[in-house]
Amino acid sequence: MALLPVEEAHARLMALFQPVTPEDIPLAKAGGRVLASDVVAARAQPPVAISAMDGYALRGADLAPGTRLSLLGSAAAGRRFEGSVGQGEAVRIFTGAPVPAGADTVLIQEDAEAGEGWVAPKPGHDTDTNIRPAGGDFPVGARITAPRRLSPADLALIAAMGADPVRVYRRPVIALLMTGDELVMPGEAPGPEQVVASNAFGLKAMLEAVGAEVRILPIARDTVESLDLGFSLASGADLLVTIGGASVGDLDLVRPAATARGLNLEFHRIAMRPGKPLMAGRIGDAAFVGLPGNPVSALVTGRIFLVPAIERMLGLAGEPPARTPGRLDTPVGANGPRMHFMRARVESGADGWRVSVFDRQDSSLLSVLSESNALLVRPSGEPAREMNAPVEFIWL
Ligand SMILES: Nc1nc2c(c(=O)[nH]1)N[C@H]1C(S)=C(S)[C@@H](COP(=O)(O)OP(=O)(O)OC[C@H]3O[C@@H](n4cnc5c(N)ncnc54)[C@H](O)[C@@H]3O)O[C@H]1N2
Ligand code: MOO
Repeated sequence: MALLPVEEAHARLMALFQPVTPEDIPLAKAGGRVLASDVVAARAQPPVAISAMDGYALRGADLAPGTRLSLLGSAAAGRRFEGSVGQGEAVRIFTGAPVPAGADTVLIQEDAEAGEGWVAPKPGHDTDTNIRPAGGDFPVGARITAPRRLSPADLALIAAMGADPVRVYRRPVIALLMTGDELVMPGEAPGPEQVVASNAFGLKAMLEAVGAEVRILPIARDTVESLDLGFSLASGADLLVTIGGASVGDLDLVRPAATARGLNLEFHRIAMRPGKPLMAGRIGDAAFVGLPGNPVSALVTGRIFLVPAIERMLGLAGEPPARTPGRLDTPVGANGPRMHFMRARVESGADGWRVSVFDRQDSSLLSVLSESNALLVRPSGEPAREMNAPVEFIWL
């Protein structure tokens, strides 16, 4: 059977996901979360016109050379001057203070000479008004639109709008089920032929970084019964991800075990290297993705498919990872029929990003992946490319 192209697999995978329910959380805990409802400003900022500088509030028309203005009092942030400023009058004012009625200009104090009860402009004073108008940052009713991943600046803006708590998408819950008779957990004493399970730890960090809550389940053994137990431990998760057992060997039992639990399979096996045995579908209320067991295959398919899937559960677009243009620093041979995501190191050069591809691309080599900061994208069937050829890569 022809392998499914990566772009089509992405589109079909995204259709398996929809946004999770929202929840209200304290603003102080909302950094990095995805806003689920628009925030509307209940007040303007600043609420009234305020001074941008320390100096003297007065009428700009009074700033003729040689004038001396009489000082009426002072205004500070949070403590307005109650009177109004008339012709020939001024009020001492500090940054953030409401501008007193009648004044239209703040003369900065570096440009003023002052004595007991008076102030005068120095020659060559600056002519800015130094006043921030009411609503100059945002008016009442200004809107921060959802969905949007909340940056530090967004949080400060929402706080300034007076909104707390905020409505965000809850964290999608992902259950990671590693499978294989050979696996032991890190920290356990492995037998001579056993392998320390690694994949879920990289995936957990990757998926948490984009906003998921990730549970690593106990390792499932290569029997349908053990896998079935693992599947039952995943109940309540929005997405169950298995790792390993996805290929065609006699002990690759993930698909039969998932089928026995009512898997509605969307696809299995895609034109991607690494990652050919990828499968996806739904089991009951949860989405299901079966990743290949080879460590690099699991992490690369996680980056290409699971990160956008989580974004989609968080109400975002879930686009395929962005591709950045660069130039090859190492020639590469012709590509085969599968889209190849080659492990690479990207550095900046005089003419943009330079992409060095690692010699060893076997999908078991975590040591190479750990030295990589990018994946060079090779379309299926692409001919050999020379040094300096324009290419596209994905940041890791
Ligand atoms: N005859 C064929 N054989 C294979 C094909 C094929 O098309 N025809 N595809 C190959 C490709 S491509 C991949 S990728 C692998 C993936 O197979 P599985 O998903 O069934 O993975 P496993 O066989 O369970 O494991 C592969 C490899 O990875 C190690 N592994 C598994 N889980 C973990 C883990 N959690 N942590 C660390 N290492 C893990 C496992 O010990 C194996 O060495 O199939 C090819 N075969
Ligand atoms: O395509 Mo497999 O994912 O090479 O290792």
